[in-house]
Amino acid sequence: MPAASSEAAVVRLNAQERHEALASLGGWDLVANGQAIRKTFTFGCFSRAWGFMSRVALESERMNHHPEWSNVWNRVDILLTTHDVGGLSGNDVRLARFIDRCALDAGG
Ligand SMILES: C[C@H](O)[C@H](O)[C@H]1CNC2=NC(N)=NC(=O)C2=N1
Repeated sequence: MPAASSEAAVVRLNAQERHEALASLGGWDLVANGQAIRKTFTFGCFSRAWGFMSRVALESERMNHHPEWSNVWNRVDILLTTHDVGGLSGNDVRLARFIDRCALDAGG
């Protein structure tokens, strides 16, 4: 009897699911022909931006789902997509929600 996989299959969201996901998130833009979402965060200083990125990085490792991001001083630009399915998945939505909570905590 094969061991039950604890990893739920990652599936690509369809157009309706993408629309509903975007509506449930705040301030994220659908980009790359609907295959990614992106948002820019601005903080009071570099150290707040770095602290935010550290929290997100740890959660990304825990989820095994990683952002494409860049940081310039107090600004962090984040793009989320699921490379394994070539589009958006529930992992992107879950990570976006976590990111928004961290930004709120950090005053971003
Ligand atoms: C091998 C490793 O589990 C996979 O490459 C994971 C890592 N992190 C990931 N991050 C993102 N954004 N998309 C993925 O498909 C993905 N896959």
